[in-house]
Amino acid sequence: MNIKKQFIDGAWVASESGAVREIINPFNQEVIAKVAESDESDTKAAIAAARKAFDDGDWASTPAIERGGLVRRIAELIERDREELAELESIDTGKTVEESRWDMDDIAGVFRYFADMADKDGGEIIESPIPNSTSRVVHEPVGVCGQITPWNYPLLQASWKLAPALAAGNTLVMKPSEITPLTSIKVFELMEEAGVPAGVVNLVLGPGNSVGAELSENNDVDLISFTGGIETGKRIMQAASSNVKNLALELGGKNPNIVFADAAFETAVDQAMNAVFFHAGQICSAGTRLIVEDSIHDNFVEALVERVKKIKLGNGFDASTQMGPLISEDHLNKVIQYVENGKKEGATVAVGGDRPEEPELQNGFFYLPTVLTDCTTDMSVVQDEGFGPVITVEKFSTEEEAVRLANDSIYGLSGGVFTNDIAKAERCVAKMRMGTVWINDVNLYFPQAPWGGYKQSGIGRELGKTGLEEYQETKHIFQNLKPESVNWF
Ligand SMILES: NC(=O)c1ccc[n+]([C@@H]2O[C@H](COP(=O)([O-])OP(=O)(O)OC[C@H]3O[C@@H](n4cnc5c(N)ncnc54)[C@H](O)[C@@H]3O)[C@@H](O)[C@H]2O)c1
Ligand SMILES: C[N+](C)(C)CC=O
Repeated sequence: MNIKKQFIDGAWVASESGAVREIINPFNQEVIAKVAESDESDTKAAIAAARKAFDDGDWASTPAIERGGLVRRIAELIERDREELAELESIDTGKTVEESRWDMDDIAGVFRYFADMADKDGGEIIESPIPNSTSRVVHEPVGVCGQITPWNYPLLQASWKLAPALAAGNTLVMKPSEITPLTSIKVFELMEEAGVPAGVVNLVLGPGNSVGAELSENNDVDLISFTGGIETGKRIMQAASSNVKNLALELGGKNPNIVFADAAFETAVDQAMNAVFFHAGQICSAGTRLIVEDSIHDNFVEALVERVKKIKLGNGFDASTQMGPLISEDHLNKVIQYVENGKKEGATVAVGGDRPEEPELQNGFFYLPTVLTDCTTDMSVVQDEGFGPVITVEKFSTEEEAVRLANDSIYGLSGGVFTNDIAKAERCVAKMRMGTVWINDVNLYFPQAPWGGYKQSGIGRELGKTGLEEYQETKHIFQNLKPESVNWF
């Protein structure tokens, strides 16, 4: 098996230590790849390459239309290799290939969106209050960007960082999750093929506590953009204070989904499932907190449980599979413990709550799709991000109570409201403290709309025009058109 390498200063290189990591298929625990394991010294080399490319290279001053053209070329190459990328993502994460194909289409769309945006910003003229002067604002690249991504949507989360950083003229060092690096490696091959200049994009492959920590602390990095868990986000925020880096954090969520009695019943049941069970619930915006009006609660739970029982678990490469495994044994154990805690606190397992019994699933990190009822806001299963295929169900009796429950969280990433009363939906949305709220839908995101969290779900917004602005500094340029001495001193 070839060992996949890091990409530093335009070359594929082994790690300085020679260390190698095995990458595991979560469906059957087979070794699917071996990759170089970077450490701090590799990371420093990658940062130095990005620094040199930014300070001494031409990338930042390349006309924006050319940078956009190159980002568009990357989109075309992703579209060309869509199937290979989708299969790599599925074998690495366990998600169904069909889900990975959607991801690849989204990802190409993200590169196209930022390619189109690259040359649309001509700055801004300010009406100067000073006579005989001009005042204008221009946007410039931030500099060297450190980018750290999680394992659940490896290439999608990478694309939200790579495309705007390049379009805005930055150089970068990316560190994907050490357990799911395969599609990131492939996309760096595509960026090389597209002709991105040496040193502009660099890839290091290794664990968070060495490689990620170096990226977050190193004083030659100007911006750190992180997607991952809240505790890691806090550590990165502290490390980034070393040189007051620009900081973008996309953290976790514990996302409420309010269902009113007047909602379209079957649609709301169907969407409650879509909210959670894609990628076995390993989605930051999964609607894992169902909040149902008490008059329909029992019927709703009954209908939900009947459908959840039918979800087909299996290999993401089988067309009949609806839900794959969790990412790792470690994560499976966390989900098991999370449900056990809920049971101890008084939650009732309406369906699931265990590992599946089928012999063909025993080598994978599978957990049954699970519905927990009799839940209340004070329970850890309602407050903590379980990041598994588990829905908790709470009841409410008034609109005010529904919103109060939904907001009772340290998180504020996303939420949903199901009702046929649009005025009621809008009243709820206005009070829900979340970065994205869906009315009669779940889990939708697209390149044109900003994405990010209120409260402890993060800082900043990816995607949309804010996604580009995160990678830009703002400069005010004032010009005196009639310079003359002031003679104050
Ligand atoms: N808000 C969003 O858009 C979004 C999207 C996807 C995932 N997430 C969140 O990501 C989490 C799941 O991903 P995960 O388990 O990979 O998260 P994680 O925080 O464990 O790891 C994320 C990345 O951070 C690195 N890392 C770990 N310790 C580090 C350190 N001390 N310094 C620097 N980097 C370090 C990891 O190696 C990995 O690359 C969930 O909480 C999920 O909600 C959020
Ligand atoms: C942001 N999203 C929904 C694509 C992935 C979250 O884990």
